[in-house]
Amino acid sequence: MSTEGQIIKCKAAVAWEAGKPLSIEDIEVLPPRANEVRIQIAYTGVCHTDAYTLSGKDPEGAFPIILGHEGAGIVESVGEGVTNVKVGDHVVALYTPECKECKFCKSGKTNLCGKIRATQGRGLMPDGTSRFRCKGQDLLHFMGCSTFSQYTVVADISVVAITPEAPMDRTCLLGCGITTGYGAAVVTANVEKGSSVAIFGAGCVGLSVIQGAVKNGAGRIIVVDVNDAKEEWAKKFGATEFVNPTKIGKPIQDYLIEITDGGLDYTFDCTGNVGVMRAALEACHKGWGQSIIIGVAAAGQEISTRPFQLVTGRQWKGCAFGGIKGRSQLPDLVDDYMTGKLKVDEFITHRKTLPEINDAFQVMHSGDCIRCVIDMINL
Ligand SMILES: NC(=O)C1=CN([C@@H]2O[C@H](COP(=O)(O)OP(=O)(O)OC[C@H]3O[C@@H](n4cnc5c(N)ncnc54)[C@H](OP(=O)(O)O)[C@@H]3O)[C@@H](O)[C@H]2O)C=CC1
Ligand SMILES: N[C@@H](CCC(=O)N[C@@H](CSC=O)C(=O)NCC(=O)O)C(=O)O
Ligand SMILES: [Zn+2]
Ligand SMILES: [Zn+2]
Repeated sequence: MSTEGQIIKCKAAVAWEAGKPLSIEDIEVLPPRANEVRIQIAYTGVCHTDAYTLSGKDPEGAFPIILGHEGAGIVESVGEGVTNVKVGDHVVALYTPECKECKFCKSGKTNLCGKIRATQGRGLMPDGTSRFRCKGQDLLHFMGCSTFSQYTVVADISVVAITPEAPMDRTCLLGCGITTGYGAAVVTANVEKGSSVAIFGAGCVGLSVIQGAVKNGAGRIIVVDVNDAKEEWAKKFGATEFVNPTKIGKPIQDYLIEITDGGLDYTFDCTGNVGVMRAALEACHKGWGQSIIIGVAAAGQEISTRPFQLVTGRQWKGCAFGGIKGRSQLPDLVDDYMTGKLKVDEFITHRKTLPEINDAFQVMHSGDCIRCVIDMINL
């Protein structure tokens, strides 16, 4: 029986306030309005950015909210004017939308899209309202996705259809972590063949940077992580060297400059630690080294270095979603996964069901979790 046009009652993990566990609630999901899409979420990953916002450290974090932004599912219904997806399509939600008509989308210089960023940042749909209700109150949306609900509503520019052949319990991870790291190496830095790369932090994002660096033919790929257990992970993805910065007896940037005859061509911060960001910039080669910030730092944190570092030719950059344009480029990444050119399965270390979602947040901090995938349908 079709649920089109009706309010759907389903389960969702609700964050009622910062720093508290998520609560599994019965919620109501309103039908999609014009240029909106309602999706039955099948699987979602849990990203460190979900934990960051839940912790209360996100300046844009507001509550109560339905978190989650790494999800795949099936289109249940569409609002008036939606042409890019249809009922039954298998889709991935996009926290970086792509309208293809704003000045950002048309610039050819960025994957950021300006069309709905203001309302998205306030946890609302583009018309300034919410599609979620629970216990008589509205719940906020998160990053334009809210994938910790069995049903969600997103803007049509925040969703992309992918091949139905692809398993959604894997492709959900292309909604954030894997695409972010891979894109940072392949699109944002566009690492050149033979170049030297250092990656700080070997979680899902850092391992994905390795994967992008390998794809582009980098020479040395040095991974820096405080957790020795990450050496095996880094090597499995193609790192050529591993360094634990707590075991070298000197600042990591000095060590890296020594072992690379003056510094790296490219460095990537995948930790969100502003001290690490500084080290990553200062580990770059004079004259041309580029450092790409991917990690998300807490409210109030600032980066610093001697301006001389930039005067002498190092460049500090950053990217969201790796610089990847979701609607234009994500289907190709899914195809690369399907043809064995992009690793995805290898990132999944844990699986949980929606009622177990707080355990997923626990394991994420355990040091042995790369990604935990949540089954949103089979409870
Ligand atoms: N810009 C964007 O679009 C996106 C940004 N992010 C952000 O990227 C960051 C990484 O995400 P993710 O890979 O999931 O995170 P993880 O926590 O899985 O990975 C981070 C790794 O860095 C290690 N680490 C911590 N401190 C240091 C240090 N001082 N030096 C070297 N390594 C260190 C951690 O070790 P240990 O295990 O011991 O903690 C861990 O292995 C997060 O800040 C996340 O919010 C994520 C997705 C998209
Ligand atoms: N809301 C935070 C910033 C959080 C942030 O940087 N988010 C990234 C994606 S992280 C994904 O896991 C992002 O897309 N940034 C670009 C954007 O437009 O939000 C804050 O206010 O500091
Ligand atoms: Zn994320
Ligand atoms: Zn746009």
